[in-house]
Amino acid sequence: MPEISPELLSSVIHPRQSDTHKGDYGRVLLIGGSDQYGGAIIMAAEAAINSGSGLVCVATHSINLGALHARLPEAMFIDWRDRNLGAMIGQVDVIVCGPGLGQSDQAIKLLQLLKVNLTGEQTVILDASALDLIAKNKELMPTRSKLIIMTPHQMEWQRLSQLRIPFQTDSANLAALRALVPGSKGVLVLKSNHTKVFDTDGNIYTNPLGNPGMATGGTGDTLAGIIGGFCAQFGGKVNSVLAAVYIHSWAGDLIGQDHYVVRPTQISALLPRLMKKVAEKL
Ligand SMILES: NC(=O)C1=CN([C@@H]2O[C@H](COP(=O)(O)OP(=O)(O)OC[C@H]3O[C@@H](n4cnc5c(N)ncnc54)[C@H](OP(=O)(O)O)[C@@H]3O)[C@@H](O)[C@H]2O)[C@@H](O)CC1
Ligand SMILES: Nc1ncnc2c1ncn2[C@@H]1O[C@H](COP(=O)(O)OP(=O)(O)O)[C@@H](O)[C@H]1O
Ligand SMILES: [Mg+2]
Repeated sequence: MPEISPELLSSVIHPRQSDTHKGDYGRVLLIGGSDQYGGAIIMAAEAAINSGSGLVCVATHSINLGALHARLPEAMFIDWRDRNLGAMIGQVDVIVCGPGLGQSDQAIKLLQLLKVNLTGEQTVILDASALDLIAKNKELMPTRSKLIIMTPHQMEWQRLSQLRIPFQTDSANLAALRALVPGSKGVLVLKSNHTKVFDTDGNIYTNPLGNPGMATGGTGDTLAGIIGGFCAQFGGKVNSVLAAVYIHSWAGDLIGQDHYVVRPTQISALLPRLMKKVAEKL
């Protein structure tokens, strides 16, 4: 089974051309952040910005507006009850849905809104509460998208796939992934201390990096944001996902060399420098 490699990362991240503007690096909409879990969507948005998305907008509970803009003036905001959200979903390149979304009636409405407004040309990343809601009602799974990426931890995957953690074998995971996204191209990022990535073509990759300092709330939210940023900028494809998984753990390992705990926001802070090193082959 292939390991994700530094060569793969170099094949995805390349130097930026002078004759470009923010529109060339993709628009990401992040949906999540209830009144209880605003930090999750703010961390995901920070990761999307620091991993290079040209434009980032956050659809969240209005209570999170002040914190979002204090932390990330680069991010745009839309109240997740705003009637213009449906139109906005249709206009972006990548949607990250789930970090801190919670499981309220409003969260269910947002998944329904997402499903009906997708164009078929977009990449959708489903994480956390979005996956838990789909586990309870499979009708909420988006069906019109270029690529559907799911990023569960093992318990979220147990709820979604009905595979208990000891029975999450490669073949069972592939079958469950294909069953969840019939007719669509899908990627499963099954997160653990040894994260594996599966795609509906039957490929399986392992992530050789990562450390237990990364076992901090928000590390997965940050990964969802990086996947969003990479898909927006480098294209909605499996290699963009693999590169995001790799750089997230590489950053975590660099921080972990001299920090007992790896804060997710430190991972985000390191990304622009690591991407520069890779792009310039430094
Ligand atoms: N700052 C914020 O706003 C943050 C908000 N967040 C938001 O909180 C919401 C709930 O998400 P969640 O992940 O915290 O809870 P849940 O889905 O119940 O999972 C925990 C259960 O699963 C089990 N478990 C087994 N294997 C596991 C594994 N490999 N990795 C992890 N867990 C594993 C685990 O087992 P135990 O710890 O009991 O041994 C436990 O029983 C969601 O919207 C999320 O985005 C977070 O992002 C954090 C930062
Ligand atoms: N012991 C560990 N070794 C390596 N990576 C870890 C370890 N514990 C957690 N991680 C990584 O941290 C992230 C945790 O994701 P998740 O549970 O969704 O966090 P959260 O929802 O709190 O943001 C995953 O990317 C996982 O691979
Ligand atoms: Mg999570």
